[in-house]
Amino acid sequence: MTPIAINSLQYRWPGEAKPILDIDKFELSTGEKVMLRGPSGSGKSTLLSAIAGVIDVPSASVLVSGTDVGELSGSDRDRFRVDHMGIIFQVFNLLPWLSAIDNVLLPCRFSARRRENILAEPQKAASRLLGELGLTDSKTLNGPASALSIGQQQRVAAARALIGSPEIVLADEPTSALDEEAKDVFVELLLKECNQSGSSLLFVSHDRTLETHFDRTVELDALNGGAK
Ligand SMILES: Nc1ncnc2c1ncn2[C@@H]1O[C@H](COP(=O)(O)OP(=O)(O)OP(=O)(O)O)[C@@H](O)[C@H]1O
Repeated sequence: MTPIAINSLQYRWPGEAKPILDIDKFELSTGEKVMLRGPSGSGKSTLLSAIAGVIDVPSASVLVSGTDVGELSGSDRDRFRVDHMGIIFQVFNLLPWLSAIDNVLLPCRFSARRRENILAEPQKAASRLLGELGLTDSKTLNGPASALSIGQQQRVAAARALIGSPEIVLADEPTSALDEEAKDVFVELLLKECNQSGSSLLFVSHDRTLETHFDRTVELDALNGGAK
C-alpha cells in the first residue's frame, strides 16, 4: 500500500481568497526518504497537516496507507495518526514533567498497533532508540524532559516519532536549532532508524546541504501548480 498518495488536493485557509495548496499528484513510496523544500510561507507545514489529518481535507485527496484521511471523523483521525505516523515538529512538544523515556513511550500509550510493533519490553525499546540517537546517560534518560538541552529534546522527539515503527515519519524542520555538524549527524541517525523500521520519511527543510542524504527532493512550488 502506498504510504502517501495525494490526488487533486486543494486547501484554502479560512478567510483566504486563494488556496495555499493545489497539488495535482504526489506520492511517497514504501521506505522512500524525501526532502520537501520551499520558501517560507509556501505551505510546507500545511501539507504535513493535511497528511496528518490535522486540518480538514476533501474526500479522496489524501490517502495514507490506503485510508482516505478526509473521510475519517475527528477522533478516528487522531487514532489513525498515532497508529500510522510519527511526527517531529519544529517545536518538539515534549511533556516537560515526564522523563525522556516516558516521552518516547507516549505514542505507545495511545496506539495498540505501535505497542504491538515493539518486540522488546517497551522501556528497553525506548532506551535502545535513544541510545542509537546518542542519548545514553541514565540521568538524562530518566530525569525530567525540562532539563534537556535543545539538541537532546530533538533526539527525544525523533525517538518518539520512531517508536513502534510507524509506516510514515513526518519531520517539520527538525534541524533548524542545530549547528552544521549536528544537523548531518542527526539526519544520518534519523535515516538509519527509518531504514531499520521500514518507515518512509517526508522531511521538510530549507537546508540544501542536507539534500544528498535523501532519495529525492521535492520543491513545493513545483508541486503546487495551481496555487497562488
Ligand atoms: N492556522 C492557520 N490559519 C490561517 N492561516 C494559516 C495557518 N497556518 C498557516 N497559515 C498560512 O498558510 C501559509 C503557509 O504557512 P505554512 O506554515 O504552511 O508555510 P511553510 O512553508 O511551512 O513556512 P515556514 O517555512 O516559514 O515554516 C502562510 O501564509 C500562513 O500564514
